[in-house]
Amino acid sequence: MNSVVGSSVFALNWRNVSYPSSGYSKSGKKIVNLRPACCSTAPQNLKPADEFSPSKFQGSSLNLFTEESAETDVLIECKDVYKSFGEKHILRGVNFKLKHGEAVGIIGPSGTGKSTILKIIAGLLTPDKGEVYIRGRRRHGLISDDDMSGLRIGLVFQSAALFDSLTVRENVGFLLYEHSRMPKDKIKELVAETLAAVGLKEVEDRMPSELSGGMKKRVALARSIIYDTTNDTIEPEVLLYDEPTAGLDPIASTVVEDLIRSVHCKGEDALGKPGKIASYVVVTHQHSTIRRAVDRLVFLHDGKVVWEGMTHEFTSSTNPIVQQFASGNLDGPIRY
Ligand SMILES: Nc1ncnc2c1ncn2[C@@H]1O[C@H](COP(=O)(O)OP(=O)(O)OP(=O)(O)O)[C@@H](O)[C@H]1O
Repeated sequence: MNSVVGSSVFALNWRNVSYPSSGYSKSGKKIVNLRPACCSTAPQNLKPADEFSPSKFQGSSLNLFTEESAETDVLIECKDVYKSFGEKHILRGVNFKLKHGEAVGIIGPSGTGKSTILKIIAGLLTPDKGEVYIRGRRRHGLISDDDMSGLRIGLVFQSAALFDSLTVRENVGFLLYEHSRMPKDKIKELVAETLAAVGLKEVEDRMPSELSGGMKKRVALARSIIYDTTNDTIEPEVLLYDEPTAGLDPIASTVVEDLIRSVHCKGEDALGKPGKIASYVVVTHQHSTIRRAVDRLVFLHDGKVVWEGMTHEFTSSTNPIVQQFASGNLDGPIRY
């Protein structure tokens, strides 16, 4: 996956993407976040799965997100989305929905546009054609402060994208220092608490260069889940993870996969508190991440969604594209 984001672009967009300036509509009306009773607390300390099997959280997902689910459960919808870069036609009519409470993986061959669709959802890229709806409201152009619909969307970059010249504390608390009225000592406390929630202690004064790759990813996760606790309108809602386990060893991957689960509303963080992320999308290549961190999969190939299913259906799918991808076979419809 390409990580096209530099620090300055990241800072600008991350502010807008992760921390909408309000939870209010243009007219100033307060938008009440949907809180269906699906966010039950799930058991922690998942054991590594040996095969693609439904996660312990999945039962509730299956029951809740059937076709009969109310349309009000839909947080994000991509409708016939097209995107080209010059002569390269990457997305050619992508359709899918993300519902409240869902943990969805976007998978597919390299270069098929997984990162691109994530950036379009986050508002960092505009589609050439087609629409993206956020809670039923069409997103026009790039995301901006007055284009918010009460849904906070955070993007966790593949590279972690920490500011090299800032300490871990300054990185994690960046937006609160810059854009909230919280007192500095309160932010310091909250940063320590949020780092502890992702299993990091006493690293606040370190520079990013002093951290391992896995620790950087955890710091990036902490930065995306921290929020102004004095303002109850900007709770985190949806997190988009771009290859969160790329480049990590298998054990470090497991740690990050479990963290992704733990900050979800169906999980518990390292401090035993329920997570705050209503739904999330993970773009990944890694089988361990597919089976451990998500419940449902969306398979992109040749610019379109060619298969959708629950994680446990992945290896038994009769779709030849999915079969080839799952087995890593050189023979099949996917050509390199
Ligand atoms: N800003 C851009 N300008 C030009 N081409 C781009 C840009 N962003 C992405 N691309 C191209 O679009 C294609 C899809 O890229 P994208 O990163 O979305 O794929 P991906 O499915 O995430 O790939 P991978 O699995 O290898 O990470 C690639 O060929 C890439 O080079």
